[in-house]
Amino acid sequence: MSEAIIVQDLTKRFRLKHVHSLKEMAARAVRRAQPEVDEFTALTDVSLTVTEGETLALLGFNGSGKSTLLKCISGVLTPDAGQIAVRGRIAGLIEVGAGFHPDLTGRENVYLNGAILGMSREQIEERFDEIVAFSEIETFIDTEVKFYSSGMFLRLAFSVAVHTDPDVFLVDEILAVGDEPFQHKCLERIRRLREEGKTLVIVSHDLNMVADLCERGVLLERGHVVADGDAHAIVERMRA
Ligand SMILES: Nc1ncnc2c1ncn2[C@@H]1O[C@H](COP(=O)(O)OP(=O)(O)OP(=O)(O)O)[C@@H](O)[C@H]1O
Repeated sequence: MSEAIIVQDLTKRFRLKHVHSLKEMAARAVRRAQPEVDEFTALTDVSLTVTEGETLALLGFNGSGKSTLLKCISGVLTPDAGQIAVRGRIAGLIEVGAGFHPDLTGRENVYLNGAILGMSREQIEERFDEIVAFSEIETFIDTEVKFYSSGMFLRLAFSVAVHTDPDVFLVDEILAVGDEPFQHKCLERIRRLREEGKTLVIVSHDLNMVADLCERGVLLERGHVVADGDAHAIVERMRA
């Protein structure tokens, strides 16, 4: 089996700004003080190889760096150090609907988002009905998405992403947002992608769900990989 994702010595830092009152700002200006900016290291020397067809759960408590790692893999964030290589077509449900334009209709956004995710116009046309049917928002497909509920938005975004026929599918906590019937439908779709041999990386706090869905788990603690192995074992460790 060849590698689908290689992450090598990845470090990601964020600049934390500090907001001051007007009085403090004036005093700082008089003192010609430099603006106060702290750096926060969200990921430190993270290395990880995911083989083709593997299902991986990124686990860890709040703020451990899971989403940051997923965003680096998807290319939404640029690392400060280290390397990332991804083989194949990647589809991410990370900042869901980030590629959606609020003033465009659902239909227009399917075309826009499909194109952003690498589909040709013909491919989108061919799959359009299926995308809309999966999302179950047929009645509102010609309504501007700014009038969609958050669940409707999510349904359409998920539907476009899974119909792009990805090789690597990155999912961040999306399943917590939709209603139960839609969650079941998404899980079914994700299981199908797994059976088709796609590579999946999933971030979720639903430990039962990820242990059921993923074979492997990687545990992050304060931006460090502290465990890597069988998903059930990692989940047990988190619960201990
Ligand atoms: N754009 C940003 N600017 C500053 N700090 C950030 C930024 N994005 C993330 N962080 C910080 O990086 C750390 C890791 O965040 P991240 O969202 O990756 O954690 P997570 O493991 O996904 O958490 P959760 O389970 O709460 O979703 C957090 O302390 C967060 O505050």
